[in-house]
Amino acid sequence: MGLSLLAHAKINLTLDVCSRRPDGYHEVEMIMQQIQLHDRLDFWPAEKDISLTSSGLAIDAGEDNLILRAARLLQKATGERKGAVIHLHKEIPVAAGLAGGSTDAAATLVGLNQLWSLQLSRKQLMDLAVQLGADVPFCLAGGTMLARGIGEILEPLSPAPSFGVILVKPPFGVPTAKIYQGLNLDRLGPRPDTAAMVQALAKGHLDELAGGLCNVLESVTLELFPQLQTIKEKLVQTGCQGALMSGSGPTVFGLTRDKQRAGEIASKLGDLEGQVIITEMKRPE
Ligand SMILES: C[C@@](CO)(OP(=O)(O)O)[C@H](O)COP(=O)(O)OP(=O)(O)OC[C@H]1O[C@@H](n2ccc(N)nc2=O)[C@H](O)[C@@H]1O
Ligand SMILES: Nc1ncnc2c1ncn2[C@@H]1O[C@H](COP(=O)(O)OP(=O)(O)O)[C@@H](O)[C@H]1O
Repeated sequence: MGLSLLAHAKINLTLDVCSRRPDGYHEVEMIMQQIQLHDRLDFWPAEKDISLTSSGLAIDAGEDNLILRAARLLQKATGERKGAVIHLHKEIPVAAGLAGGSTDAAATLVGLNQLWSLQLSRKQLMDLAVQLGADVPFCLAGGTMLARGIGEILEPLSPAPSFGVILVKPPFGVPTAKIYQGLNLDRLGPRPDTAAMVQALAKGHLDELAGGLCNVLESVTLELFPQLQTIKEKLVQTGCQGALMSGSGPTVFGLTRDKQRAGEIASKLGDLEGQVIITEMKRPE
């Protein structure tokens, strides 16, 4: 018997960078929110080999794919010798700031833990997750979280109401490492008021949440790609309560009271360079 899992994308409602670590990573403080947009992963048992195929958006399904890296890591950590046939249906734009690869890696850890009856605990899966990438622990945990450390220290926050989200993904990707490297820690520009945003979430106030959106990585990515500023402005002019770049970019999102309103606004956006996706914040199951 096989199994199917949905792997959800994320947006960053705030992103603050506190310091640069000797290993090149950065200490961050960010509010992360899962959204409904998702990939789907199907798993079937196999004798020994692990194979990956894909459909939907184009993706390199070679050994560097985070799904195969997650599978190999799980094998190495447990000594498991069984194989698996894995199929990825890709809907989340790639290299977009939406954690598409990270969420696939997290779903692979969960899926193979089940398929291979490994019975690894949440904590054991979390320890493997951070070895695959800074965003993978959040993708494993899901929901609405305050993330610290390099992103692996997670604190659950009040779940956001199912506000509408319009994503605009320009027709290029952004390498996360390059954006962090470009950051001047002495001149970060506006910093998020994380505590105020935690309060806004607790109250479920869209206006307060939209007013507090802030991502210090915008200072790097928007400088490289000024068209992102134009997209942000267009989203607000057409009726979004607020707009921000997600993660290291280049996707920009706008917030609305619900998904229906997001659809109405999206139809007024007119000519925008990029793919427009209408979705909403994911509510807890
Ligand atoms: C910026 C964020 C915000 O959620 O998301 P994305 O834009 O990638 O979606 C994350 O911090 C990205 O997490 P993730 O994409 O998993 O990072 P990794 O693969 O572990 O790291 C890629 C590179 O980014 C840099 N990096 C990443 C995380 C971090 N806290 N500090 C860093 O300096 C490092 O140079 C690292 O080599
Ligand atoms: N399963 C996967 N889905 C998407 N990207 C992947 C995957 N595996 C590896 N990658 C690679 O990971 C990098 C980051 O992609 P992604 O996770 O989509 O973006 P981001 O880190 O900006 O959220 C890309 O260079 C992509 O080629």
